[in-house]
Amino acid sequence: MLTLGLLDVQLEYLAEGAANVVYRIRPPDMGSDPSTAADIYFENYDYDSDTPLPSEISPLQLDPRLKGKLVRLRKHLPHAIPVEDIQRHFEAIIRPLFGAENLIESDLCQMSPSLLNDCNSKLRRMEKTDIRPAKRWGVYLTENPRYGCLITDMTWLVDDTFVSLEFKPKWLVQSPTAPAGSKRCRSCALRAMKKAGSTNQPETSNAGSCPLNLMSSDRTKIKLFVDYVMESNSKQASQDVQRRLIDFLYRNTLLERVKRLQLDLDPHGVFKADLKSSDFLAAMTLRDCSLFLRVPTNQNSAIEARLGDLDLKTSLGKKAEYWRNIERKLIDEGWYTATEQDRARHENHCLLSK
Ligand SMILES: O=P(O)(O)O[C@@H]1[C@@H](OP(=O)(O)O)[C@H](OP(=O)(O)O)[C@H](O)[C@H](OP(=O)(O)O)[C@H]1OP(=O)(O)O
Ligand SMILES: Nc1ncnc2c1ncn2[C@@H]1O[C@H](COP(=O)(O)OP(=O)(O)OP(=O)(O)O)[C@@H](O)[C@H]1O
Repeated sequence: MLTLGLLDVQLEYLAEGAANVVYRIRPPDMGSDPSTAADIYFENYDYDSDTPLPSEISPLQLDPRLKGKLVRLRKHLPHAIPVEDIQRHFEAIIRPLFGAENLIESDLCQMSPSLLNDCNSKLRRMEKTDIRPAKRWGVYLTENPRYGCLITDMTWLVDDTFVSLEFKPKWLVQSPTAPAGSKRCRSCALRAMKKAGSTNQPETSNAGSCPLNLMSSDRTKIKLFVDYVMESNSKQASQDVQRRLIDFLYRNTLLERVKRLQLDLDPHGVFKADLKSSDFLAAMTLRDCSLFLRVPTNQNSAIEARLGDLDLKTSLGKKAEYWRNIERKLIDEGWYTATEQDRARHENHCLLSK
C-alpha cells in the first residue's frame, strides 16, 4: 500500500460532499515552506561547487502509481464508517456487480499524520476566505485511522477535447412503497418536499431533472435530462457533443443495470426491509451514487462512463429512522401524489405527471 506524506505529494482541494473531501495530487512544493523536502534532504550535506542549492532542484517526480488518480479522504462524522470497511465492501460487494470500465476504481493508501494535519489546517483556512462551501464548514478530515483512497480521476485533461460531467442518477425506479397512481417519483417527491421546507430558495429551472427521464425510450425525455445536467454542471457543449451524449444514454446499459439492482436489492421498501441487511444497504448505496462522464469532442473517440461514490451505507445513528420517516412523510403529506398542501407553489416536472 502506498504511503503519502508531505515529502511525496501536495494535495490540492478539488471538491467535497457530505462525507468526503477529494484532492488533486501534485508534486511536493519544495520552495514555499522551510520544512519541505529539499531542505530536509540537504541540511546534512556538505555543499561543494557542484552541489545544486535546494532552490535549484526541480520538484520530485510523482510515483507513477499516482498518475490519473485523486485522493479521497473521509470526514470525521459521528457513525461514519471507517474507510477500510468501505473499501472492503466496495471490493466484495460492489466491484463484482459492474465491469471495470464502468467503475471509479478505488485503492487504499496510507496518509502521514502531518499530511492529514496540513489538509485540515487548509480546510480551516478556506473557511476564513470563503473558498469552502459554507454548508460544509466545521467538519474536517478524520485523522485516525490514517487511510485514504486513491480513485480514478475523471477530470484529467479536461480541456477543449473533453466535456466532463457528473450527476447522481438517484432512484431510477419508483419507491416500492409509493402510493399507486403517484404523480412524483421518489427523487422528485423528496426534492419537492425539501424545496418547500427551505425558505426563499430561488426557483431554479429543473424541467428535466426527473431521473426517470434517463430510463425513457423517448430521446426527447433524455435530452431534457441532458439539458438539466449541462446546466447544473455549468457546462456548455456543442450540439454534436449533446447529440452523442443523448445517443449514449439512450443505448447504454449501465443505468439499466443500476435500476435493476435498486429494484432487486430492495423489492419491498423501507417499511418491510431489514435495514441492516447487506442487500438493502447496497440498494441505498446505488440510490446515492454518482455517474461521471467524459465526452470527447472528437466524434471518433468513445464516451467514458464510470460510477463513483459507491460507499457502504449504515443504518446506525438514526439513519434507519431517517429513511423510514422520509418515506412516511412523502406518503402522508401528499408529495408522491402531488396533493401536498399549498401545491400551487410547486411545479411538478416529474415524468410520472406527464
Ligand atoms: O436522502 P437523499 O436521497 O436526499 O440523499 C442524501 C444526499 O442528498 P441529495 O438528495 O443527493 O442531495 C446527501 O448528499 P448531499 O449532502 O446533498 O451532498 C448524502 O449523499 C446523503 O448520504 P450520506 O448521509 O452522506 O450517507 C444522502 O442520504 P441517503 O442516500 O443516505 O438517503
Ligand atoms: N473520481 C472523481 N473524478 C473527478 N471528480 C470527483 C471524483 N470523485 C469525486 N469527485 C468530485 O468530488 C465531489 C465529492 O466527492 P464524493 O461524491 O465522493 O463525496 P461524498 O462526500 O461521498 O458525497 P455525498 O455528499 O454524495 O455523500 C464530487 O461531487 C465531484 O465533484
